[in-house]
This record gives sequence, C-alpha cells and structure tokens, in this order.
Amino acid sequence: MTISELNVSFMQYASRLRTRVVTGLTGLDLEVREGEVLAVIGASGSGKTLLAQAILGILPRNAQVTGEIRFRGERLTAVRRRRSVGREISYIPQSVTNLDPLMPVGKQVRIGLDARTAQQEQSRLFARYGLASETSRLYPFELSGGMLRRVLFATSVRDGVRLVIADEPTPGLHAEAVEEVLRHLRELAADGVAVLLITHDILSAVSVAERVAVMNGGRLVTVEPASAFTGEGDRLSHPFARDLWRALPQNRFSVGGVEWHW
Ligand SMILES: Nc1ncnc2c1ncn2[C@@H]1O[C@H](COP(=O)(O)OP(=O)(O)OP(=O)(O)O)[C@@H](O)[C@H]1O
Ligand code: NI
Repeated sequence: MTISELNVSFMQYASRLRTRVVTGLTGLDLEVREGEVLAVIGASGSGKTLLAQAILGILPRNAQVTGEIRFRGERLTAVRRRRSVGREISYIPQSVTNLDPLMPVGKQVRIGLDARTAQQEQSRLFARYGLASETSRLYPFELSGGMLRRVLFATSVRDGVRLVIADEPTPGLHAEAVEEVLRHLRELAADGVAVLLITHDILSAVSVAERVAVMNGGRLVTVEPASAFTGEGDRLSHPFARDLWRALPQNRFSVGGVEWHW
C-alpha cells in the first residue's frame, strides 16, 4: 500500500458565523510493503489513528481528505474499500469493546464467513490463535484480556488478507500477552501480509518491525530501520528519532527538546 500527499483537516465551528480549519495530517507519504511490519509511533495526538482511519475510510464526518492511497496497484476508492475492508484489508481495533458483549465469541468469529464452511474456518482460526474449542460458547466477559485479544485477531484476520492495520493492540496486556500479539503480527508478515502497527510502545515497535515511522504533529517526521534503534541511537538518521530513543528511561540519556507522553 502506498500513501501519497495525504492531508486530513477538520472543519470546526468557531462561532455561529465563522468556521476554522484544524489540521490533522499534513503531506504524508508512506509505503507499507507486503511481508513487512511497519510500525508507526508518535505521541498522543500526533495523527496515528487518523492515518489508520484514512486508509480504512472511517474518518470522522467533519474530516476533509486529499491525497492518494493505492492498494495493490489500484486507487483505494470508496468502491474498492467496500470490496476490501474486512477481507483483503483487516483492521484490528484498539479496543476489545468492538466485540459484542451479548454474543458468544465463537459466533462473533463466524460473522461474515461463508455459512457452509464457517464452523470449519472457525476451528482453524481458533487453532491458529491458541483458543480452546470450549471457548467458543463463552461470552467476552468470561475471557481474560489476552484471550479477548486473540478473539479480536480471529474476528479480524481472514483468509486472503493482504494488509493488516492494528491500532494499539497491546495496552493493558501483561508482557507475555504482548509478546503473543507481536508474534501473530510477525507471522502475518511472514505469510506475505503488509502489517501496519500503530503503537505508543517504541520497544515493541523496534522488536517486531522492519521499519519504524515516527509521527509528530500530524506529519511523518522520518522512517527509520528498526535496527537503527540501538545503543545511543547514532545510526538514526533524524534527530527527532534520536531524541525519542535517548529519552527512553532504559537508555538513561538526558535530552532536551522532546517531550514524550506515554
Ligand atoms: N473529529 C475531529 N475533529 C477535530 N479534530 C480531530 C478529530 N479527530 C481527531 N482530531 C485531531 O486530530 C489529531 C490526531 O488525532 P489521532 O487520534 O490521530 O491521534 P493519535 O496519534 O492516534 O493519538 P493517541 O496516541 O492518543 O491515540 C488530534 O489532535 C485530534 O484532536
Ligand atoms: Ni490513536
């Protein structure tokens, strides 16, 4: 998927007679290649979720978009999106509240599947994401955070998927469950899927991605190879990325300039 010159702005009513334009994303160019995990990091409000929403065509109603998004050689138009989202393009939302609290999880995984093969496909997905078959009958409130995350994967990732967008899939999970989510994303990439991982967690980003895109104030500041986030960050090409890296508590460097909200 290739994004060129993507701009998102919002019309807001400043008063009864005046509107003003609030900028969301500015001049964003980005490519996510098949077979790679590309992580997008940046402080709260830097535009990460807007990027995901723009690709998926689910921006807030007051948003105005310009620019071009191409997916597998074709322009990602509204028509193409209707065909692709939920099939070739899958979205793993940030919140498990996207699951229906009143429906057993197995039934939720079968939504959108061909009725004749749904049961079989569900078994395959449950096996892939390490869910016991008994789990099928349970309701979301009966599952742990890590299990819910696996169910979200099973409901989002379908056969034939080419692009996966995961928006903050790990907050609130303990270390082992985080590892598991990252491992699933890596496996998808190994299967040739393009994976876009949005996260606050720079260490997760660096551990799972080939490349790390750094956003600030609605702009893409730099795209760095994950391997450059090492030592004192001398291999990072952009000073903003270097400052972020050095500001991590683990790295114990004192820096000025960048304020990083976790
Ligand atoms: N409907 C809207 N109207 C006006 N501004 C909006 C709207 N939706 C988002 N914004 C603004 O766009 C900016 C980027 O928001 P976005 O949700 O992409 O941030 P983010 O990087 O995902 O942050 P977080 O890490 O907290 O999820 C924010 O400043 C936000 O206030
Ligand atoms: Ni967000």
